[in-house]
Amino acid sequence: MLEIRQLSFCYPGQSSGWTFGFSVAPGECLAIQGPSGSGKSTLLGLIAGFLAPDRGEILWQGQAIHNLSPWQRPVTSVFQDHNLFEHLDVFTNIGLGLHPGMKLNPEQASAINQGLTRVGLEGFGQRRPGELSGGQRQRVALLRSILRRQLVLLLDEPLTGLDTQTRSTLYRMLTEEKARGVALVLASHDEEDRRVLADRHWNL
Ligand SMILES: Nc1ncnc2c1ncn2[C@@H]1O[C@H](COP(=O)(O)OP(=O)(O)OP(=O)(O)O)[C@@H](O)[C@H]1O
Repeated sequence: MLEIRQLSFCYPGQSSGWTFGFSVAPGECLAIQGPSGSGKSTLLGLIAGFLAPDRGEILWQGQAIHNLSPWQRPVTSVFQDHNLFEHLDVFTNIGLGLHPGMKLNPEQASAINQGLTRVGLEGFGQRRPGELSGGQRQRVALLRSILRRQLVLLLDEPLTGLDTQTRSTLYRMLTEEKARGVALVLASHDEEDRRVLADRHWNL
């Protein structure tokens, strides 16, 4: 269970902030709802560890994780900027998510190639992110997060702008992650994303 307990945060210099509190079970998808600017990305940044809370706790299976570095948390995320290394090719961008020294075993290498095929990017492994469209970059970032096989997956507007067929494939892949016991936290303005993926909603 992912538990967010009385988690408070205020950006430096701002007069007001947020206090968040909810839980997400393994295999469940919680959709975070709220208008633009209400703090959805901020909340995901706190869970990922890119922002430090002023107070409160984040627990996974009863263990506090809010004091851990982002890479020590059982969490992976897809943010709107996709966060790809521009100087590295697609295969390496994904591979580094699986092993920081790119020491991939044959199963991992073949999972990357099969994943690329599945999301419609067969043959794109040697391309750099700068040679991809926005939707292709998005698919690389999503695939990297899915293949990391973490226990908590944070998704910030993950499928915005993708075509219907690609969205269906990614809905299937994300549903498989839920079946594997991954806890998903989804911030999306897209009603279809929430209808297909979310089990519960939490309003900001
Ligand atoms: N680094 C920052 N410093 C100060 N204020 C910030 C910073 N980043 C975001 N904010 C402010 O915090 C508020 C919440 O932003 P956030 O990006 O979390 O909202 P959101 O709900 O994800 O919005 P959207 O749906 O448009 O993506 C906004 O008012 C934003 O201007």
